[in-house]
Amino acid sequence: MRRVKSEHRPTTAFRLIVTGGGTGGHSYPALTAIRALQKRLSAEGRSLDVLWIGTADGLEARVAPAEGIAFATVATGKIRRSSNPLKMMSAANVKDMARVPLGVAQARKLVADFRPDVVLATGGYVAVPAGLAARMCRRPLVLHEQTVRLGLANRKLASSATRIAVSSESTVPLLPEAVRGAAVVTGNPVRPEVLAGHPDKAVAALGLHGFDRRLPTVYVTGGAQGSQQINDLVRDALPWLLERANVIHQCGPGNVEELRRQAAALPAPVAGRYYLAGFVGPELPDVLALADVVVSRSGAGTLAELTALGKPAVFVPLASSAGNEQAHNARHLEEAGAAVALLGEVTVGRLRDAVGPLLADPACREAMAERARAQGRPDAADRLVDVILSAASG
Ligand SMILES: CC(=O)N[C@H]1[C@@H](OP(=O)(O)OP(=O)(O)OC[C@H]2O[C@@H](n3ccc(=O)[nH]c3=O)[C@H](O)[C@@H]2O)O[C@H](CO)[C@@H](O)[C@@H]1O
Repeated sequence: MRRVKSEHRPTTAFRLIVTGGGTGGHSYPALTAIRALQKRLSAEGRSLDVLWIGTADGLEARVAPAEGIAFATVATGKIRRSSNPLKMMSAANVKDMARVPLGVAQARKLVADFRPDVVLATGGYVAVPAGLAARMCRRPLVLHEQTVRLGLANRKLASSATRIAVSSESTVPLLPEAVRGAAVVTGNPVRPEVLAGHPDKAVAALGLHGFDRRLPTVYVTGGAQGSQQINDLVRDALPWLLERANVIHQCGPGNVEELRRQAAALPAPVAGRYYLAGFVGPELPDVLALADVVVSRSGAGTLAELTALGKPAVFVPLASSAGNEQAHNARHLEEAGAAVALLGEVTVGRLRDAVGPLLADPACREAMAERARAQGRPDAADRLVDVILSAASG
């Protein structure tokens, strides 16, 4: 994807500002929407001119330039929420709040100069200044919400939005009545390559030659940063797990050294069945293709991917996620028979009880996979493109 320089810009170019990021959950739907919009426009003989407004330290700062997407940063204020008003007024919060007007002024200049047909905001702190700038410059603003309840940024922007694309029908009644008419259910876009992985490629790329392919493979993932809770559970369950399965464990970039030291104590015959990664990059689709069972946090992005693929999953939700959103996501899938949700205190025993039947019985895995697939929305990116184009045409 290339940003066309303004002096050579064809008159038919669609101009999009994307804003959002911080985590994969906000960045990847934005990226997927950009690619799907580009594909749609190109089929109509039009081109796309994109600018992504993000933060310098978010995932988007790597994702956008890697795709050749023009990228700009603005000052953001990360407000640390607390029920204690004194903590809300902490020095860090006060300093960050002071950055918000600066970010809005910077975003306003970017929006005014770029003159987008639409601004698409996918959540995260950075979406607030850019979304407010869209309103000030009277540009159509499309929000995309990945989770059932609106995130903080989208709540701030909802009253300024032309359309609010949501990932689930159950979000609509939760929206403030005044903005409900702007809601459209699209689903949460999944990167197409995630759906096109190949198990043998994972084996070749990661050198999984010690894996026993007669056994099922478990992919453990704690999200981009990894999860201490899941890492501890897996460390304790590992001898049991490796008797029954191969394990790919994505543990977070900061945790690799410690876990590698612990894994050094595994007995030789099973040690080859364990693969540790800080972050799974381009191999992710192939790792997912190889996985027979996934043990994971229940962030909205991961859920969208696992359901689009139809993967049996055991979820260990992040308890402190906004409004207990991850627990809600996991419970919703469990009710559909599409996953197991480990809510409350999770012990190694509970993890084994949840994973054991799936490892022991391929038919049990297949039944859960089928029900998971029924919850997936592989056409979410196309639906979001429809919303963007309709917002642009007024
Ligand atoms: C801690 C936090 O605030 N979490 C929120 C964040 O999730 P967060 O971004 O942490 O997690 P998600 O599950 O939404 O997305 C993670 C994305 O990163 C990818 N990935 C992950 C690990 C890895 O090694 N390689 C890789 O590519 C996953 O495949 C997925 O596409 O945004 C989500 C969507 O708004 C919310 O539902 C989560 O509650």
